[in-house]
Amino acid sequence: MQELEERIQAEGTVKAGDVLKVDAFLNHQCDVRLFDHMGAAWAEHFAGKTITKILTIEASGIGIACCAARHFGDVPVVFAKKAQSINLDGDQYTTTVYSFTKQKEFPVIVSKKYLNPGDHVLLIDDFLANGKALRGLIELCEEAGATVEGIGIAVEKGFQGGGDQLRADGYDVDSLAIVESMDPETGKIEFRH
Ligand SMILES: O=P(O)(O)OC[C@H]1O[C@H](OP(=O)(O)OP(=O)(O)O)[C@H](O)[C@@H]1O
Ligand SMILES: O=c1[nH]c(=O)c2nc[nH]c2[nH]1
Repeated sequence: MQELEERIQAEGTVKAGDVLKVDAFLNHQCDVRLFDHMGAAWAEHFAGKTITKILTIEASGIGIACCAARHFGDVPVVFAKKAQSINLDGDQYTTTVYSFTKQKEFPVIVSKKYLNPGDHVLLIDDFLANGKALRGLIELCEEAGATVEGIGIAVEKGFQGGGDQLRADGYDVDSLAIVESMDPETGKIEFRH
């Protein structure tokens, strides 16, 4: 998606440790017009599929998933929580995921009320790196007996391999920008096309 690539080139910075910082528009300050355009792009890509629910993971996926839902007939958006809470009751699907930016394991929890065997799920997230977050969400869908229809990602770091492993496993992964390489010394960012 050209608009997203241009924003990454203009406003993104490359940090050591394979970190791309795009918090000016994607995952701290949020550009909702861009999010709306991203939702439209995923709706075009997944047009032939029946989607009954969007599933994401807190925190950064939530805003993007909500904007995307407007392009999928206002389907419900469920976000997996990364901490137990007195606000979480009843039976839950749970697993654990290693967080790339926080560098520790988190529980990943969805109430059984909000993920069902009949659901046809689109997974949405801001970043795809090693694929840990998505593998966790897929596991929750498998536990629930829900069908994963596809995966919509804003920024995939292709060189980390998580996306290609998911594609090899048969998942339809639509990443709107795939970073092929990035250099913290020069700041150069190259995209896969
Ligand atoms: O493919 P992976 O290696 O799993 O990396 C991608 C995940 O990393 C980030 O989550 P993180 O927990 O770092 O932070 P967040 O709270 O900003 O969503 C991002 O939002 C994805 O969920
Ligand atoms: O802001 C972010 N930059 C990244 O490079 C990254 N990788 C996973 N999650 C990420 N979030």
